[in-house]
Amino acid sequence: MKVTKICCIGAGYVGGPTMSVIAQKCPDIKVTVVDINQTRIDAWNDPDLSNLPVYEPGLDKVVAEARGRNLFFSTDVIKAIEESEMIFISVNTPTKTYGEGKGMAADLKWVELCARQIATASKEDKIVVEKSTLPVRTAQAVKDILVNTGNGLKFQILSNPEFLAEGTAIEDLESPDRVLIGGDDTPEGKIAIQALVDIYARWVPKDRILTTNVWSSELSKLTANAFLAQRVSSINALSELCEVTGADVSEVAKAIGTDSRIGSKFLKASVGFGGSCFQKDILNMVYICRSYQLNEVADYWEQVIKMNDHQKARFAKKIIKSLYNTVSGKKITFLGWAFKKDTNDTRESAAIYVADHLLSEQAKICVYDPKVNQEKVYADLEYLNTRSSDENRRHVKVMNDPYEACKDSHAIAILTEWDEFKTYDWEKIYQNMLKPATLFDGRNILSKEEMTKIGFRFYAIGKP
Ligand SMILES: NC(=O)C1=CN([C@@H]2O[C@H](COP(=O)(O)OP(=O)(O)OC[C@H]3O[C@@H](n4cnc5c(N)ncnc54)[C@H](O)[C@@H]3O)[C@@H](O)[C@H]2O)C=CC1
Ligand SMILES: O=C(O)[C@H]1O[C@H](OP(=O)(O)OP(=O)(O)OC[C@H]2O[C@@H](n3ccc(=O)[nH]c3=O)[C@H](O)[C@@H]2O)[C@H](O)[C@@H](O)[C@@H]1O
Repeated sequence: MKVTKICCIGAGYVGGPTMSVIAQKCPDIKVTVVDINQTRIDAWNDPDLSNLPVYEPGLDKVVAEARGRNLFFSTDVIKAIEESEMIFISVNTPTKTYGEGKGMAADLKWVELCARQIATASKEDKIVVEKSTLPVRTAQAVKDILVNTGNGLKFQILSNPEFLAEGTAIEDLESPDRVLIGGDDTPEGKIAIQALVDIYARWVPKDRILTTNVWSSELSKLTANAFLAQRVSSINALSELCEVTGADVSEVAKAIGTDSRIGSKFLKASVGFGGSCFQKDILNMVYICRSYQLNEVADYWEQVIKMNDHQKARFAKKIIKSLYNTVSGKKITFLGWAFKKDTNDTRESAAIYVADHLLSEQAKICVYDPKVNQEKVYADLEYLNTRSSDENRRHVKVMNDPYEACKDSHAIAILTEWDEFKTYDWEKIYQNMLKPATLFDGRNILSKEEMTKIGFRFYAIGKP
């Protein structure tokens, strides 16, 4: 079966870049990305590519090549479903904030809505592809809705989780370690799997396209994120031990990472992992384990999250302790607000939690991030609901110039590892700060030797 028209519901951090790359690689396939958020769609259609709603290195070039040719962004969900043979669901699946499973389970209301929209709008058989990260066995629910509310049509459900990391999305999509496709082991299921394999095979080597049953595919996505996050929590746990023993966490990471069985990636100690997925997916896995009464398994994975919360709190406490046990009224500058470099995404960023902790101690915070705007910073703090919006706005300032942001501050904290921070004139920054001037490097990107030579009091994660 050759697919010529596909659509994707959800034009976010996954739907946008993923479909842009598919459209770029398959000029003969019409790709329509739809979303209910008009502002987001307008931004995807903005002639000025610096206004795309997602910042990803290289994304502008891909969009420039395919948009208007075979890549379209629209809010007409029904029309896109109607005319496509294959429909990707790439909507948000955040942690539930209400009811049963609050704070743990994935909220599937947007996925369910998609399934209902597909059922209503379809006039022919369709292949439905789960691109969103979903709890294992969600495909069953999607199928149930489609079969029971559809017009007697046949739907094949595939699971095709996305493994891209933000900041490197285009690289990851162009050259993935693997593409995973789960489907039914029936003749119709095999045809659907093959149709999707054929799309990826245009640019991904065949041996990197793995096919499995639907449940293995759904569970592998949660597992991959759990393993990655576990490595970060493991090295962060060791960073605290390094600080009290005189060991250096970067040296330890290198020493263990050169063992090919351990590997060198994802061993960077930090102020804590953030992002929209690690925490949400592990919590979801913990919830699933508990629902099967696998309490020991649930506890084991939950510890990854507890360690991460501890690491963020530990960093905030270190700042307070070093500033003579009080930050009340003191200006502390945050360099970086995004959850990692090369993205404008701030979801679950460690910076939000460190700021919240310091604000509760009456600090004044000044933020500079190359890609995050003022309203996003305020929205992130408001979402926590710790204090009024007015109070957040009074005590937090967001600046567009890093040197201005650092001026007259008692301390600087690096929360994101943006490359530009490494090339700043640190001598100049030091001169304009209150003394003693303290620098808290939450990403281990600066040299202690150089910074202390300038005059800074310097603290890094997991360093003696
Ligand atoms: N952000 C990431 O790096 C990765 C995310 N994922 C998963 O991909 C999924 C999507 O994540 P993001 O793209 O980050 O989320 P996002 O929040 O950036 O985008 C989701 C979009 O779906 C739209 N939407 C929701 N319901 C809709 C409906 N019924 N019809 C039309 N549009 C609708 C929203 O308006 C939003 O723009 C999640 O399940 C996530 O876990 C997977 C791999 C990587
Ligand atoms: O499902 C998802 O959403 C995605 O989640 C992660 O991608 P992402 O969250 O975009 O970014 P990562 O590079 O994994 O970083 C996550 C967090 O861990 C932190 N981290 C990462 C690596 C490390 O060594 N140390 C460390 O503190 C980062 O700074 C960041 O805050 C996974 O890497 C992707 O494979 C997956 O598709």
